[in-house]
Amino acid sequence: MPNQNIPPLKDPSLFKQNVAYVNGEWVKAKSGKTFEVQDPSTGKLIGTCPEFDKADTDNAIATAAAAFPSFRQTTARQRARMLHKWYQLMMDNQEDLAKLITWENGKPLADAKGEVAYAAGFFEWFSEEAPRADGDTIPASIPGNRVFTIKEPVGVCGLITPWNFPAAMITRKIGPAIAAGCTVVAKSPGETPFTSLALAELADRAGIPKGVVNVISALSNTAEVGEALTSSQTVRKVSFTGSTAVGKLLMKQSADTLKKLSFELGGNAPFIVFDDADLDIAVAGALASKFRSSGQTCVCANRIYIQEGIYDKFASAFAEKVKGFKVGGGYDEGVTHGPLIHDRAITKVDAHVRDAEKKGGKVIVGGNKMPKLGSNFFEPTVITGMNKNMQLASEETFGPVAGLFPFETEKEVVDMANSAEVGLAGYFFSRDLQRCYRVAEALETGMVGVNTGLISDPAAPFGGVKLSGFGREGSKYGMSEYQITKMVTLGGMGQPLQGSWVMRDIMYK
Ligand SMILES: NC(=O)c1ccc[n+]([C@@H]2O[C@H](COP(=O)([O-])OP(=O)(O)OC[C@H]3O[C@@H](n4cnc5c(N)ncnc54)[C@H](O)[C@@H]3O)[C@@H](O)[C@H]2O)c1
Ligand SMILES: O=CCCC(=O)O
Repeated sequence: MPNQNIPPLKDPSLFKQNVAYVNGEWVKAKSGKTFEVQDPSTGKLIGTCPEFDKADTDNAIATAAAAFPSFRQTTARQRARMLHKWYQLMMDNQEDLAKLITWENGKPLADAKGEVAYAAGFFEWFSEEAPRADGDTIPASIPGNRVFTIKEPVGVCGLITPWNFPAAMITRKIGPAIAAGCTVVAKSPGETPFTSLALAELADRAGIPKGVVNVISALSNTAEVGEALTSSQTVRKVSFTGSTAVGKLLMKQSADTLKKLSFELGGNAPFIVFDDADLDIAVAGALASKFRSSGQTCVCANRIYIQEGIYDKFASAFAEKVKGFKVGGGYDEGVTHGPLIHDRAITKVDAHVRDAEKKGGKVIVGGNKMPKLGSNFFEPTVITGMNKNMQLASEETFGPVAGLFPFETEKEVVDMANSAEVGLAGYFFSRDLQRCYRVAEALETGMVGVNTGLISDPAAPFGGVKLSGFGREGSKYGMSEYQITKMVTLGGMGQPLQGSWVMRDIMYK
């Protein structure tokens, strides 16, 4: 069992227990109910959080609605400064925030620090985007008219995020929402609520006005809170990151109020290495893409396709590196990979490995649970001889299992890559420039990494196609998810209209 006593925070007031953040105040659930949060490394209790229900959620929505009219009137420059201050506070408290992430999510402290910088990067990026919310001036087709557009905030937003990036998934939504002038109710993940609460404390210190950012929590009542957010007429936008199954449910629930929606859903990323790839770069890319956060990211390589001419060399170089990983508690020195989030994740990963073995796959590294470390640990695993009948070929594993599928031709591998119902990220490695263009264009995914396994960047548009959802986060596109493009037509600027008022006469004068 790892030694998992959280090193003391420099600023203990960042650890908020049994409270949520509504209207600039720390509040409990009206029912007084709470839920427990456990450290995934040890199973030990971290603390408790309020179990919000529909009434609590409605109250948070009303708070966000009350704050909206004045917040939308702030200037873009004022909002930019608030976001920049929040960014700076995150970086000033990087160490403490990272300790909280490691405690509740399990990822190694160095990775958690990286996540804080990535997460804060969304505030920095959108602080810079806020003042650039330009509209257009459009030449009118109707004589005497002038047409222009203005960007307005969509209104109150409901944000729902998962546990795998306790800081970055929430800042990637709150950043553009605030930049656009929206107010938000963010439902933190039940497994990792404490990082979100620390961010709320920093929002307070950054001077974000009361009611603009509300962070609520629920575990058993998650579906009830989700329904309150999606069915509310007041909430005009819902942004969700999580599984495709829950995304579909939230979309149905949002139908009656016709909300603006963004869905960042599940992935099953193809990772392709062609014979002409640089082997070292491909191996490094596969390690980064497959094993980041112990395989628990939506953009992790899931199906690793290796062309036959390079298969054996790739498999042995890759396996050697994986053998060098050190699994353990996230605070322990030298640990490269932490636990999975819970026992359901372990069960799924184990099932995928056993299924692959049964169908002819050969486990060349790992392959087993690690009960000596704790019930949520699984060995980083490499399997060769994968084929399309195995579960791992069609389901997202969300764990540290790398299955290597052989292939012969470019066409064959592109077809296999595109056979998935989802289309979030795809990766490939090649030194042939024409192939790089061809395959990047052929892959049915929202994002493509060419000769790299790391594509996440606040400056880059993140999002999927097919059952991976729609909408883009980060980048210059991220803010439009929280804006309305309002068109204004100003008439009477030229000669008065002559003749009949029939549309075709007006249009073609
Ligand atoms: N595309 C992305 O950016 C992205 C990022 C991270 C994770 N994911 C996906 O998320 C999945 C893993 O996370 P998970 O298993 O925790 O997903 P999940 O869908 O079960 O949960 C995600 C979040 O939704 C909440 N939730 C669950 N049911 C809900 C409901 N009925 N109403 C409202 N909220 C509800 C959970 O509390 C959690 O906060 C994977 O499929 C992964 O690919 C996608
Ligand atoms: O897990 C999904 C998000 C991963 C990322 O932003 O890199």
